[in-house]
Amino acid sequence: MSHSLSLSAPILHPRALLTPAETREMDQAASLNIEDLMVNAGTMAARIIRQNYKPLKILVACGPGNNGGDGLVLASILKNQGWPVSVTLLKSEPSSYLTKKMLAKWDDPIIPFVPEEAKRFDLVIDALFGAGMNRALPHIVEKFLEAAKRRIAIDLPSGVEGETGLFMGKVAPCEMSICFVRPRPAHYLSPALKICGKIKCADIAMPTSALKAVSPHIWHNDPSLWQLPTQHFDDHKYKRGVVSLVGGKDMPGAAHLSAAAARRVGAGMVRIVTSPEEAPYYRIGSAGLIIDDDLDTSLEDPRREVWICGPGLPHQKAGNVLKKLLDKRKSIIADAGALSWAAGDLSRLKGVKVITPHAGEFARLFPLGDKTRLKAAISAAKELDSVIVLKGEDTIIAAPDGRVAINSHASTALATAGTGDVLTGVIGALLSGGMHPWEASCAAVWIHGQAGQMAAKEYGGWPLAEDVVTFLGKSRHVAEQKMKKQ
Ligand SMILES: NC(=O)C1=CN([C@@H]2O[C@H](COP(=O)(O)OP(=O)(O)OC[C@H]3O[C@@H](n4cnc5c(N)ncnc54)[C@H](OP(=O)(O)O)[C@@H]3O)[C@@H](O)[C@H]2O)[C@H](O)CC1
Ligand SMILES: [K+]
Repeated sequence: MSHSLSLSAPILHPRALLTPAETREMDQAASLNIEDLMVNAGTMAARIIRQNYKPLKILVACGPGNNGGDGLVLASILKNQGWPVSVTLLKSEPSSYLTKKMLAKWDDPIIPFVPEEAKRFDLVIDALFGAGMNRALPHIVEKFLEAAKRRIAIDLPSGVEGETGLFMGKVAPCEMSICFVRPRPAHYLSPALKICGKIKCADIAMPTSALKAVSPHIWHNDPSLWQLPTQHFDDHKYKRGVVSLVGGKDMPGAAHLSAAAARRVGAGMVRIVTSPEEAPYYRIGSAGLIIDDDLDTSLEDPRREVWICGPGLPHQKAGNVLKKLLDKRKSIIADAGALSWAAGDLSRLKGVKVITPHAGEFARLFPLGDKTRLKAAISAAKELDSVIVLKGEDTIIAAPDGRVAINSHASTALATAGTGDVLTGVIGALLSGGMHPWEASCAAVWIHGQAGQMAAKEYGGWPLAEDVVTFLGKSRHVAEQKMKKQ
């Protein structure tokens, strides 16, 4: 088992995401350089705007804190370069001393902070609130930003809570969010991910000592987070990994999809266990798939460590199977029927390695209460002591040790029945290849997303779950190429 990422990584991983609290810790550690950092932030934001836009009439809306200071620096730079730039202030007297200092350098008239003014400009830069936003968005800010024709955010669109991606008021969509050092979880979490626009993250020369002061626990899912097993000259089917599934009577398609996915993504052997009555029907499947007709005998084989339990199984049957698998201490991925069986009694899942609920299944297992999806997934992983793959447009992969990856590498084309079974099969294959459950789950979600994108391209945006399966090998290859480039 390999861990390529640890909570105590000595430097900030390129895919780490920083919460507002972690940003504050980092800023405190860099307090001697904070003015330079603000100048760098404003300079980099101005550079990104120049790279992406032709001169246009810009209004920079500055808040009372350092987010506003970044805005004032970028306004001065663009103005010095001949761009038609104006500044408006939410509060005439900023609360941050640095922002006051940057304001003192701005000698053009200040535009009144009213929606009518926002309307007059081609583009409004939202430098109102960033990491320091701590309560609901004032009504006047909502009205002002809503009135703008186009918007760019510095750090985050004002009103977006940086850790959870929730809205603290009516938030207007931006076409770009320019952030510094590392993005925030909110940039990739629903609902914020839909309104952040293009995410541009700038290096602001944060001192190494400050980078070392934070220990992030959230990452943007990407091949730099995990290490896929490579092919070796002495590989054989058992070394590559064996995946076993239990297939039921009414929905054999689900087990077939999981099995096909596990085979296509590289498992050495995949076997579906069913009953003597059903086995003949299952055998009319792919030639390379092995069908067994007795669970108890199959469980005795020590080479069959990884088991998928749930796809296509009614909940009572899934429960009976799960009990046996847990008894034999198998490495289990529980999905679908197995999750329904445990609804209301989480102890039934104790001992599984990975669960893959969608939002509805998750809510039946772990009542959300006032927790956000992110926090709920983190605490669920700790409570169950298993990896939680909370599926959605922003799939969250949480480990019991507190590590979390957020996946945005997916496609709306995956929103069809059967793609969940495909994902479960991919996790099974990677787990059987020797990966750590969290890394296997992160890699599987990414490879599944990549295959979804490739299948969508091939089939005009409307692929079937079966089409996603056919792209899994190529998609794994894309991940391997990306891993090599790191
Ligand atoms: N490391 C980095 O990435 C750097 C980022 N920089 C920029 O700094 C901001 C964070 O600056 P900070 O001053 O901590 O916070 P904000 O500018 O977001 O806002 C704080 C002020 O806003 C008031 N506030 C907060 N919420 C509201 C609200 N809903 N309504 C009204 N006022 C609000 C808050 O007031 P208090 O009453 O709570 O004190 C503050 O006055 C980061 O986002 C980056 O843009 C640095 O420039 C460089 C390093
Ligand atoms: K902002």
